[in-house]
Amino acid sequence: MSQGAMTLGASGLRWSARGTPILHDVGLEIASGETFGLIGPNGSGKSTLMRLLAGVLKPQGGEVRLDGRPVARMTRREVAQRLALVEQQAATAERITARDAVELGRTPWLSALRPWSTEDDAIVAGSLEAVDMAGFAERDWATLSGGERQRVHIARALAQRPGILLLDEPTNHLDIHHQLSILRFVAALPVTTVLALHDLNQAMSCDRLGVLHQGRLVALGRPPEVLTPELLRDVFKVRATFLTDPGDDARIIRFHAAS
Ligand SMILES: Nc1ncnc2c1ncn2[C@@H]1O[C@H](COP(=O)(O)OP(=O)(O)OP(=O)(O)O)[C@@H](O)[C@H]1O
Repeated sequence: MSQGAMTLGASGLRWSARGTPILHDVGLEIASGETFGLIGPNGSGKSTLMRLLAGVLKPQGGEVRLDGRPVARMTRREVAQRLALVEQQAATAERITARDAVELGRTPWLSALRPWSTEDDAIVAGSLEAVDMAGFAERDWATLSGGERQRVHIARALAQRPGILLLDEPTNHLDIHHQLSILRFVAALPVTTVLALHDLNQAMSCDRLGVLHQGRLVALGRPPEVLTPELLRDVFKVRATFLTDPGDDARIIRFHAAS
């Protein structure tokens, strides 16, 4: 079982930690099937927003909606059947294999009336394949490298067959080949995807971008409209020049330290 792509909405989201405001009145409407990039400097609130969108954190103001339904009125199981989150430094119990870790992604779909089946085996195998980890299925989690663990976490989220996939810095730890193949694979999935990214050239290939700065959403739109020299200067504190790849006319940003 799985969900088709779903919409993800948020309005008036507020979050503070020990009296310090971290997110101020964040609102977003992400369309079904969209690949949405969340960018912003260190500490701007990206991971906090991802955790609020996933229902891991409860907002102190505002609400999150999946296909128009408030997450606050859904059970954990209902949310997990619709949305999967891969966190930046996701922890996993040590004494399990890579396959065991991916099998956990099937949990929201299992019940006494719907026990583990060959369909689940096929979904787990396909998810390991998608992240190029099929050859590591029997390996102990503890023996995997940082990039291999990241790919297994992504496979676990894929095995969940969500309508919405939230990936917090999914290319962290990955070599360049796996960065590009995972981004391309995720963009082609028939699901709604939100990616928190640091690489602004990778962010250029998203359908739309949202920019967080000091806990506020300061820009929202298509990548060329958002990633302007002015925004890169004011928010990211860099000077940017724009180049064109002669191979395919794609726009590339080169960054220089602001003087
Ligand atoms: N539980 C907490 N207690 C205190 N401060 C917190 C807590 N959680 C987050 N913060 C602070 O909130 C701000 C936003 O953190 P967050 O992890 O959301 O940023 P980010 O944009 O994901 O950063 P990075 O790019 O460095 O991963 C940071 O200044 C962080 O130190």
